Amino acid sequence: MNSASASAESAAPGSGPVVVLVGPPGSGKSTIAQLLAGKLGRAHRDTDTDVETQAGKAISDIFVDSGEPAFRALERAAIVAALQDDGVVLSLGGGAILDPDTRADLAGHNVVFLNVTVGEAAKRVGLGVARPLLLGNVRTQLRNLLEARRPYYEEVAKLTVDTDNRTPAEIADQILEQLG
Ligand SMILES: Nc1ncnc2c1ncn2[C@@H]1O[C@H](COP(=O)(O)OP(=O)(O)O)[C@@H](O)[C@H]1O
Ligand SMILES: O=C(O)C1=C[C@@H](OP(=O)(O)O)[C@@H](O)[C@H](O)C1
Ligand SMILES: [Mg+2]
Repeated sequence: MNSASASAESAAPGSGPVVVLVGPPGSGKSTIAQLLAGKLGRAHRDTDTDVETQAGKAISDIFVDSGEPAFRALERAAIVAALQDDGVVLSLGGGAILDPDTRADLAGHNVVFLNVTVGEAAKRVGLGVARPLLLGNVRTQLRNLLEARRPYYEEVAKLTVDTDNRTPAEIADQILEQLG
């Protein structure tokens, strides 16, 4: 079985993550990846966490101290490493798909796009500083991000799942059902 036909429940050696979650901030990538990993008895890996570990500081501090390009370079390195980690359930950061090399690397993986409306994502992320790109008017920033990125999420995804008005458990079950 090659990586393109690997199911969410099996992990052939060398096939990388069993599932990769993409989508805008607040779509639930980190939450649902953790839940899916539990259901599948697999490890959860999140590239934002890997970046924070590597840098020794929070993402918001990386943005303030070094700027977005420095964050994107760390993020890209974290993605290259994580895509070689067999059998994990992987959640990416919302902007990961902006990099054309990452989009190319995602080809053949079980990529799921968690879709969310602007209003619902704004409610979920709140007004905290943890997501520096959303500072200011959260709804406007989210609308702009979604408009610019939607084609990329759709390009890399094998499966799109709507998340509004649904619990993380319902979303995880749909992913398992549809990815087999
Ligand atoms: N389906 C859902 N319904 C309601 N709240 C959710 C849902 N999925 C995630 N959340 C909540 O939204 C917030 C953002 O979730 P998170 O997993 O960090 O999203 P992402 O990684 O896509 O930015 C968290 O507080 C989480 O508990
Ligand atoms: O959308 C983005 O560009 C970002 C999303 C964040 O991850 P989440 O999507 O998990 O919030 C994090 O990677 C960083 O703040 C940048
Ligand atoms: Mg996340």
